[in-house]
Amino acid sequence: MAIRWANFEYGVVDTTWPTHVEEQERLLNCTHWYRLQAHTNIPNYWPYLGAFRLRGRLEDCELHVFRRGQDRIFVARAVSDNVLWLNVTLSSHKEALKATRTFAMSVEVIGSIYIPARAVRGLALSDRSVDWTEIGVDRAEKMDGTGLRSQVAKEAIKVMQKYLERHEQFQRFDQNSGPPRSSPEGRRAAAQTREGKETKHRFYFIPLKAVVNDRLGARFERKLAQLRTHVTPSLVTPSLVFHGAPSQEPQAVVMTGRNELMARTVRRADRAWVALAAVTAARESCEVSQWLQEEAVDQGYHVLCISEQEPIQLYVEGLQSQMLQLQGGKLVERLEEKLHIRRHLEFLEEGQSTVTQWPKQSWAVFTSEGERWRPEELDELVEGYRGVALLFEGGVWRWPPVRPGFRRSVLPGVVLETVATRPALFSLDLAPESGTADASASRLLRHAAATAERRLFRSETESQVSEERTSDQAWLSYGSTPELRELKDFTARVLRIPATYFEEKLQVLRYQKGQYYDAHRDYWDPAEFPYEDRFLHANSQTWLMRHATFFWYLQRPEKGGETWFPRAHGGPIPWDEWTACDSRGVKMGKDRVAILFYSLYSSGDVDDYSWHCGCPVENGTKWAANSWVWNQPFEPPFAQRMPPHPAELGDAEL
Ligand SMILES: O=C(O)CCC(=O)C(=O)O
Ligand SMILES: [Fe+2]
Repeated sequence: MAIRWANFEYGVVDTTWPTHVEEQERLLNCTHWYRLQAHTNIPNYWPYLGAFRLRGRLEDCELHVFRRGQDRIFVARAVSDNVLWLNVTLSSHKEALKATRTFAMSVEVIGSIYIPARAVRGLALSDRSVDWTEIGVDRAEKMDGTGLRSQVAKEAIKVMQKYLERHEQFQRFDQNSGPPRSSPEGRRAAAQTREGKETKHRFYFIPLKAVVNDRLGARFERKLAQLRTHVTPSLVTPSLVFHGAPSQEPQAVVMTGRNELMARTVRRADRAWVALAAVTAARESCEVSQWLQEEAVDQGYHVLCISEQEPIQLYVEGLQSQMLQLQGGKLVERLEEKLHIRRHLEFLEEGQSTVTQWPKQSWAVFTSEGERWRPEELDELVEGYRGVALLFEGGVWRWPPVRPGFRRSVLPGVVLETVATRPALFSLDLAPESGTADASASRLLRHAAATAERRLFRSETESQVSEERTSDQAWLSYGSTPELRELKDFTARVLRIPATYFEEKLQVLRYQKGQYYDAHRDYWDPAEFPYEDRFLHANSQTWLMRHATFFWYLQRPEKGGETWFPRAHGGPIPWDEWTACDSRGVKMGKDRVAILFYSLYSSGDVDDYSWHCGCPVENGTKWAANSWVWNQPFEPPFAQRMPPHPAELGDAEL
């Protein structure tokens, strides 16, 4: 959907509600009369601008801004058929988003961005080298409509480049004076500063996607990519924001849509600053299809669509057929009620009727970009989010397998391809044409094999040499070399699980002719090991288990040595045929450099379909390595137990 920027004027008339009755009536009788109400009772307000596209036509209504007490009510006239500029002065980002939502009930907001205008002004004032008024209105007016758009574009690009080059400066500025502490951003920023972590910016700017020529286009693509590493990527869309100029009027405003570039004139600058935002065609609703499951192959996995159209949609178990609308009340409570999220996992002891119960860490919601939200933060964060979110009852990210053959690009040049949905089994595809991912993976893997070779010893299972597993192995601490650190970081990024969840060592395996590893699972089945301590995290006192295995093939043998998943696609356990490596299920390790499979479902329960075996090597030597990832971090912050349910509290008191 391309946005049409029609001619428009921009301006905010800072007036009061008209006193003439006729005037009021005229406004109220406008065929489309939209109202945005915002509260600005926090003195340290945080001004935002928003851009909206309207669904209907706004006719005959003037642009008005008026005030009543502490509230500011904005009535805006569409400046074209379908574009409306709205200048909103609000107390916080959250307020701005809330207001947008209210507004969105009557108009279709196809995208909006919020620029902390105070920061923009600060930048402009503190950074003289950026000439904010580089494009003067005279030139712009002359150029506009006279076929000289590319000239304007070039000018705009110059300004943008300078602006983006000073992105770092912008960040520093933001960190010093940042959002008000009273705002969610402010609190978060303050907390992060306390932890000594980099501030994550919730606001963002969108660089010009140059369309003048390919060279400049590519340059802006790079800037865009850079920008995405600084802010939550979903917030950056390849459109444009521009152009701010303090206390200068009139000014030129240059905008691009996806493939067009235009110059416009701003007639009246608002107050001391102006920052304008352009919107691109935005998602009209969520793109859920790549997150849904075709069959109920996972447990404790749910998909949320948070869109402008209330209410939030919940796809229970990630199934299209189980879509519910969440209406009213606190989202946390609505989710817990609809999903009956368990606070314990239960297992039957082998050969007994005794059930063991394990307290579970809290569930969590993740944005489709992998940002983790705890239930306590949910209601607040949802306000500022549009798009798909995933709820994992076990509190850890798990790539939904969708269907066999499904390919998902998880990092540039890195694709996870679904091999089976039961168990969730993927192969890693590094695009050779991307060069870097492929080359660096081979370099890292060669390093791992060479380092391991000097430290090999006979593999053990449960700390004992056994005939179940006849390979040699070495444990390599990820911290011991830069390459291993890099390998761990890469794996963490692919899995979207923090590096603190990784077993601290990489296990490198060498299988020579005849060596194998019987079919097994990478988790410890509580039914087999019914002693408690090892399944409880020492700090969080909740269920601790291996969550995923990322298995690297460092060197393939000439024959044999595949990894066999006998139960893939739902088959039975191959009792007493632990190394059969026959046509049941699937065999991996023949081509790709790595595989990923999950030992736990999204609920935290163990997945008994994840049985696998290192097939006997028939010829040559096989080198491989396990990156094991747990369901909880080994370093703080540790996972949390959910706040007790009122019913549980009741029981405890009895
Ligand atoms: O060698 C293989 O292919 C599988 C090894 C394995 O499953 C393990 O080390 O846990
Ligand atoms: Fe294994």
